[in-house]
Amino acid sequence: MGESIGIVITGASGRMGQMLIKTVIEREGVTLAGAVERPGHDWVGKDLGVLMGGTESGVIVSDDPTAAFAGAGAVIDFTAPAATISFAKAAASTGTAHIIGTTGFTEEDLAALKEAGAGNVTVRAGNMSLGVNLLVQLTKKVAEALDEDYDIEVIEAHHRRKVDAPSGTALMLGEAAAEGRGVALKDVEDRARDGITGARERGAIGFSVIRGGDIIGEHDVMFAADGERITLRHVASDRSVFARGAVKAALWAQGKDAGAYDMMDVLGL
Ligand SMILES: NC(=O)C1=CN([C@@H]2O[C@H](COP(=O)(O)OP(=O)(O)OC[C@H]3O[C@@H](n4cnc5c(N)ncnc54)[C@H](OP(=O)(O)O)[C@@H]3O)[C@@H](O)[C@H]2O)C=CC1
Ligand SMILES: O=C(O)C1=N[C@H](C(=O)O)C[C@H](O)C1
Repeated sequence: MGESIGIVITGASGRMGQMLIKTVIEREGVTLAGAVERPGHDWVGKDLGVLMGGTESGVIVSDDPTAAFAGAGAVIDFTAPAATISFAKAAASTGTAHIIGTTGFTEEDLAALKEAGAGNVTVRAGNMSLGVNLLVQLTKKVAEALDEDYDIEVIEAHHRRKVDAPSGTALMLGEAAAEGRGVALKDVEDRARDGITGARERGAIGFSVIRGGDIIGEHDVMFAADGERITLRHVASDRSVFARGAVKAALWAQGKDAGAYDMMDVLGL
């Protein structure tokens, strides 16, 4: 049997943090090597097993990322942009692969993230599920096949607590549609419509955002023409799909050359 890979989870108390901890504990070939929360957080200094309603696990939640990452094979990070940039620096200093699910980065954040993670193995994706990454490829293919008679609209729905919009997934889908069309998303995106907007611009890629209740994540890409409409859809009904993808990425990252990778690399799509 091969060696088990130690994994550290940041944002351990979060929706994804807790799902990732469960996934790592249940999955063969990986071991929960640590958990991180911010200084002053209620969970710091306590046993993770007890915090999650079980028995003692021996994993104590830390507020020191560098100490927690040292010796681990990977850190899986679904937190917030500023936190992820600082975790990138810590992970690069300990040579721990950094698996990033965080969304909501600005262009400036992405430049800072690249600098912070230089020399390390990083895998970043706005959505780590197999289904969404397939949808991204399908979106690119359909956009390639259709001309601008087909208006492209990306529609996403998430729970009421999500803080960034459009979702990271919606932006991946928009990028794929733009790539299929041979244009840059920033030149054609239409993110907010309100008031007398004027008629839709030919070639625009529109985004619509729904926030409500406990919706885990739903994404549609609509290609709407006169007389017909095609809709590609993904519905996540359980956060475990994201967590399983992240653990797959952590395993894939072991022994890879330093570089910035994404889930297409991991899944071979
Ligand atoms: N790529 C993918 O497949 C997916 C990505 N996501 C993304 O993952 C991120 C987290 O989502 P979710 O779990 O729902 O969010 P939550 O708000 O439930 O969890 C975020 C966690 O990160 C912690 N955190 C935030 N800022 C810091 C900081 N500066 N230092 C240390 N910890 C920090 C929070 O701690 P505190 O409570 O103290 O703020 C919290 O524990 C979002 O960006 C979301 O879009 C979500 C699902 C799938
Ligand atoms: O915040 C979430 O919950 C999710 N965020 C990711 C995104 O922004 O696309 C992925 C998933 O849809 C859930």
